[in-house]
Amino acid sequence: MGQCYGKGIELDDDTFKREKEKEEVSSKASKRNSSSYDHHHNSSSKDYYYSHESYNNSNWSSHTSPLPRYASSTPSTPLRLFKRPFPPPSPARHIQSSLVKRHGRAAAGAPNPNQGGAGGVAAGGATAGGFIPQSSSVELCEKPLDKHFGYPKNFSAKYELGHEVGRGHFGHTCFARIRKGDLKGQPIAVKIISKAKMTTAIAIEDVRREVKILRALTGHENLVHYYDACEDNLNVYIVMELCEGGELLDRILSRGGRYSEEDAKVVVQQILSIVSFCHLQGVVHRDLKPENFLFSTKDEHAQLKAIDFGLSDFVKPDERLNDIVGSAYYVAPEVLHRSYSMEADIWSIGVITYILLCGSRPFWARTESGIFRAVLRADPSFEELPWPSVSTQAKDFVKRLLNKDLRRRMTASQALMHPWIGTNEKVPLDILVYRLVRNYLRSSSMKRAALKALSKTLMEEDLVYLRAQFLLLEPNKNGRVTFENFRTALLKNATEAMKESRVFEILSSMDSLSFKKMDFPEFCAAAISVHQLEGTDRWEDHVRTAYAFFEKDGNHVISIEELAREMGLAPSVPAAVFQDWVRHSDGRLSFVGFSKLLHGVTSRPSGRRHHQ
Ligand SMILES: Nc1ncnc2c1ncn2[C@@H]1O[C@H](COP(=O)(O)OP(=O)(O)OP(=O)(O)O)[C@@H](O)[C@H]1O
Ligand SMILES: [Ca+2]
Repeated sequence: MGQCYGKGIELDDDTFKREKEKEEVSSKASKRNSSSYDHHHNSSSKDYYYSHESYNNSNWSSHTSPLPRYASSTPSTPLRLFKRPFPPPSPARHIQSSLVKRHGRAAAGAPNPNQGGAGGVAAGGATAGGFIPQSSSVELCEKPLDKHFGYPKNFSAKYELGHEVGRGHFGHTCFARIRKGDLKGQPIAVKIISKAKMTTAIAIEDVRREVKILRALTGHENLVHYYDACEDNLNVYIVMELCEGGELLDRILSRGGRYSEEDAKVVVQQILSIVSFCHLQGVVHRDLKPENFLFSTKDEHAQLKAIDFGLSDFVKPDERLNDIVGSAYYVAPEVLHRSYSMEADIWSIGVITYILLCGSRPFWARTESGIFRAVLRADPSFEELPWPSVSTQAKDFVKRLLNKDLRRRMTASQALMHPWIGTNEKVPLDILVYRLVRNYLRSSSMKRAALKALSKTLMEEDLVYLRAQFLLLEPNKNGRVTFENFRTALLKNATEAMKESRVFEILSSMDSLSFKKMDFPEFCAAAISVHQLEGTDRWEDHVRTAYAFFEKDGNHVISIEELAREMGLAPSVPAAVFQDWVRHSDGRLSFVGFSKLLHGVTSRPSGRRHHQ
């Protein structure tokens, strides 16, 4: 868990290190000590306890509730200048003692046959006595674990190990040199993960996945370069580029707790660049924090590199993850509600940016449950010093990342185009565009007409992003794109990771585009994000103007059955529900109905990993 100390703190190095170590323990314990048998289908023990604590202590939401129950007034987190160096308590209680506490010794010791498979805790299944960690049966039965990774075993022959350069809870990283070949003598870093600490199947799977993701994504300039993975009886060795410039956290501290806006921009742009790349590949990092970004050299302007993909995962199109992992200060609200995807990383970038700009954490409390409460219902303060002297654009940027509604949050590609960052570099392809275009192609002609009307109201600042995305699809000389353009653009960016995250599946429901061509105005209608637009204060104007366009081109008499279908409601829904949605005078869609049509009336999904 990231501990940042802002301006006003005078901590000697030792105090800082001690506090940081404590936090690392709390964060890591939540990671490889977890004991779920199947990471993808079950909740791990750490996730379970982490979340269980948060809900029980905060006492205002339940596991089964998919949506946050926001308090009527949204209190603001007081700005904290990290004067209090102690970290929140660890989320990782030992599973056995917790089980004993909740279910008695016999229950804790006995494997529960009903807990196996995909239908356990993660299915949102509260048992009468509370939640039983899915993994309990797995950890408690003594099944031998297969700790063979299939990596080469000649680590010592290839590399000469040197001093330690960093330490995490389950591994440490050492300086090393390549012994042979063209690169003989080249300094490298080796992350050494002890097999003794891999006490569960999920812990082993975590390491396997960390290597797989690093290997697949390597090549991006803001990602630590992966070279090799080896193993012996004792350890797994991840061989990678040596980053000599230290952690971003240390640089923040050495600058007195915060960055100037100009310098912060340079850092945030690099973070967004690697994260947008990961997201396009279908990889979610899940542990973005200043400790997990290193500078390649000690130089002031050195490149920033993302490290530590130990909590990362592949996410299939439309899949929601449910395990609660990460670091308390950086965790997104929807993670605490166990239904999240890439947007959770964006929230963490919002927290990092907030810290960079003001030197304080946006969500602060002395206890972990207090932090979670703040994340779920407090609005970060932008009133206290130094915020009054921070530019409006910077504040707008942070607010658009720290939006509690994940659908209103910017994507990494969008954030790179936000005027505060104003990147001149090539904009990355945004997977959100694919999702929205696919949804558009699946929707009814009435919904499409509504989206077309709305897209006519877009302003230049919205169009800049859409134009950039359209250009990435390389339209033909008549300015149109087909299915093939979408496919080729994805292929151009494909890495091995896309196989695992099945990114190409998103194309399968776009095949109606094989027979038609889409011009830029239609692309805008398809790729417009209603929810994001709704998050702006100009939404009312947009929707009113759009309704006027819709009246001219798309409004027609609609039956209740048709309306129910349009809104995705069951035919059994009482007609009274639709009363205001249809204009009594002529049976056409009313303004209210039009807004509902744009917005959709279906609620967000809940519970475990599942498809939307
Ligand atoms: N490529 C590298 N070059 C230099 N130092 C590194 C490198 N990779 C990791 N380190 C150092 O080792 C520390 C631990 O690495 P990493 O975060 O990957 O391990 P971890 O066990 O997963 O840690 P954590 O408990 O923080 O999640 C880093 O914070 C950093 O200081
Ligand atoms: Ca780390």
